[in-house]
Amino acid sequence: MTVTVNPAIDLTVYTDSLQIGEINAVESMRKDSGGKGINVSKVLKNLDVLTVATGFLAGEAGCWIRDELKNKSISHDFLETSGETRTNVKIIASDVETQLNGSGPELTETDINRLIEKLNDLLQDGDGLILAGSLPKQTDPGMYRQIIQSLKNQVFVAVDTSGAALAETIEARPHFLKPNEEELNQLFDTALETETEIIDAAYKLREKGVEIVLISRGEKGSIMVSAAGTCKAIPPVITPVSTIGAGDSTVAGFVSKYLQTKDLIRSLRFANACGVATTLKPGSQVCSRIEVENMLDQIQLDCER
Ligand SMILES: Nc1ncnc2c1ncn2[C@@H]1O[C@H](COP(=O)(O)OP(=O)(O)OP(=O)(O)O)[C@@H](O)[C@H]1O
Ligand SMILES: O=P(O)(O)OC[C@@]1(O)O[C@H](CO)[C@@H](O)[C@@H]1O
Repeated sequence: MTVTVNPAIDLTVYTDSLQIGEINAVESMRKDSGGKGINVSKVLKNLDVLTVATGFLAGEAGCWIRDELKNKSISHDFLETSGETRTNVKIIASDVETQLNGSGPELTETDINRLIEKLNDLLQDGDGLILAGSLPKQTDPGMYRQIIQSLKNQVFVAVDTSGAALAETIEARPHFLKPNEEELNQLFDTALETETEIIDAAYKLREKGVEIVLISRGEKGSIMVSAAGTCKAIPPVITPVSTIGAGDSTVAGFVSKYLQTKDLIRSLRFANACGVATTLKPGSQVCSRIEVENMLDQIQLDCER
């Protein structure tokens, strides 16, 4: 199951150049249902992995997302909440991405309890749960921690979030975390510059009880620290069309492959193939199974125990 507590309509605008304070011509524009968990669900659907997307939707934007998920045949079971689901504007000007992300409608303690009840109704022993994305402003940063600690069944928990929510989540010892470099820097309140510093930080998270730490690093690929030691995945040099959803594709790829095979290194390769394949798609569109399969051989691995 994927959980997106703060989904978004992603409005991606392509322009030749972006001059702040001027009128800029739009080349093309696209509108997608977004939010990290929803993107993960889209990838899982493309990979033929059964999943249900849940979380909260509100207002007209929420209805639009629900319709879009229905049209794309993505199984979903969202809770309705008050306010309006956010719209996030992504501007791609001469290959440089600028994002304007909304904060989303506030969630109350009652909302959190409704979600916990739904998760406990739907999740079975051995299932995977992916909690992905930021929490709306003014929502308890301990929400993911609270959800994980309230799970009744034996579920593999993966989390991709940032800021205070990430810091609090670690206390609940999720099985899998995928911070990017910026999120890791924020978490450790420092600029981790060398690979050694990044790897040391990942080991600190392992010491706190996170089984698998996968740090995504954009064009530099990713580093995984787990029971298999330290493993680097290096992607091919490509020209991305849009990197939106690359991290979500990485999460979807890792969790689906790991739950099928329990093979950490194979899952890392597959995760990176998903991430790279998504960077070659416009807007918030995500990789297809065939695109991922074609990418697998191009991911180099460098592992040491
Ligand atoms: N420019 C790129 N070239 C090659 N591979 C890339 C590039 N950008 C992303 N990737 C692949 O996608 C993975 C995830 O990307 P990234 O680290 O940018 O995730 P993220 O910051 O979580 O993204 P988002 O939040 O937009 O989903 C990388 O580990 C890498 O495998
Ligand atoms: O504010 P968050 O939840 O961190 O990020 C939201 C978001 O940028 O993430 C997805 C790409 O990963 C987009 O679909 C969405 O707009």
